[in-house]
Amino acid sequence: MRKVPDGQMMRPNRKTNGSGIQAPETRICVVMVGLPARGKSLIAQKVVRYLRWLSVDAKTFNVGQYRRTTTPNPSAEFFDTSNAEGERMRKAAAEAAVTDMIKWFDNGEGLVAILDATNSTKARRRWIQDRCDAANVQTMFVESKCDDEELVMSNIKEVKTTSPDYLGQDPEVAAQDFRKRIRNYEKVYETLDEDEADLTYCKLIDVGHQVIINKIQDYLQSRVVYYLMNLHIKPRSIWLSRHGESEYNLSGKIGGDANISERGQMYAKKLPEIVKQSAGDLELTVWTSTLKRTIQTSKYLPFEKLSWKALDELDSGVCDSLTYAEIEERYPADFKARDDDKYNYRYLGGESYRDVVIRLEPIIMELERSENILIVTHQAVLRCIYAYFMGVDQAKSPWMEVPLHTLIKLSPRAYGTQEERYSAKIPAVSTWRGKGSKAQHEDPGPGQGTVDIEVNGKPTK
Ligand SMILES: O=P(O)(O)OC[C@H]1O[C@@](CO)(OP(=O)(O)O)[C@@H](O)[C@@H]1O
Repeated sequence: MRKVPDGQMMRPNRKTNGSGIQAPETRICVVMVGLPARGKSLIAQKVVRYLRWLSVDAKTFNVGQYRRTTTPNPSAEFFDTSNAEGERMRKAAAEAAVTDMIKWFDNGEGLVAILDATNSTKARRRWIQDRCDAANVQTMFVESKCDDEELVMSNIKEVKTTSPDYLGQDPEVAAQDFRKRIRNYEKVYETLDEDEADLTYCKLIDVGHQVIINKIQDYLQSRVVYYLMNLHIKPRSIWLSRHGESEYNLSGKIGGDANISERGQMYAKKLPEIVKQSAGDLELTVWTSTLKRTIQTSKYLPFEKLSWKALDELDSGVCDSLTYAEIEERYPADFKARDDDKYNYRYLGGESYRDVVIRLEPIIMELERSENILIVTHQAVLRCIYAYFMGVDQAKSPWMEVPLHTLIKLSPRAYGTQEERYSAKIPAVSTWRGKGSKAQHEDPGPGQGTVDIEVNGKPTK
């Protein structure tokens, strides 16, 4: 512990290599395996987002992107293994991706790389394994094997409309070509099996149904496997709301366990109607914190409710129940330290945003496994959950504005998450405080009484 001028203690910043969940020298290449349209890119993207959220530097190397630099719009024939030129170009793309990935590791830029490609033959996997062994990088193969016709079809639909390979093409022609491409891969596809028993792998069958694991070696690998085991990639949404305005929010005090204000009550009463507007007749489950303001806010929702300690607001320790102005006056060095590095700053006797992320990890796992969840929680906790889904980086997430009396609907898709915001138009103080300022709230005045809806930041009316 280091003494600072006003006698306050600085809590050590745990800004080590990541969240401290892995020895820094471990480098892992997660090698995706599987036919096209099996959700590999979605899985790769989710693993990267999850690891970054836990402060493990991770990056995807997509072989398709390397291939596109020489062959931007190939036809299905390009992927026929009897096409020597196609084979040569595809191997060159894989070579370029692996070379860049090893450079990335050697420059100390990260711990986990995801090699996103079909890697559908044993020969190709052996070649990757040898390259990684030589560079002192561990490999973990992750196969998505999926014969669920419906899931494959919805992936084909997604790919033909979003893949740069089919940019500007007639969607039907694109879908036909893509199916042909899949058939070409099927001719040579070899699933991971006993012949490769020396490899570390995790085989996901019909994502979420069956998982086969082999030779998982260390903590970080088992974390990734645990995450993969909880994934399902069916389309669904998650709803998030802060509690209604509290008595503490009104007086500018942080923390505590205050009741909601009169306007907070109005929001609680209106919430069922807004949820209905957004979720229709879906039967939701409501998760709250253990604090009164979230429980009171969810009171009128006609659904099952669960209170989680892990959803309680960031613990502000000795600053609990003070206003930002009082904190600045009593603990000026701490006030400044928090502004300088809000993500890592830990309140004396309390928590940092980094601490909150760690305690939220089981919530994220449970969220990945579940469907139709509405979470009613607090400003800091909501920022952390939002950052996980939207991939917001740590310098920005603690400063995000999350208004009171607003329902947020997040719908994860293959390439990014769609966001809808429903503003209840019930006035509330703003609890957002900008860097360097001690003022917290201003009253935005009376609302219009109707619900305003925004999709991905744009008003719908
Ligand atoms: O990290 P900052 O921006 O201070 O935001 C967290 C603060 O938000 C508050 C409101 O100011 O949360 P809450 O939503 O529970 O009312 C405080 O209790 C909490 O300390």
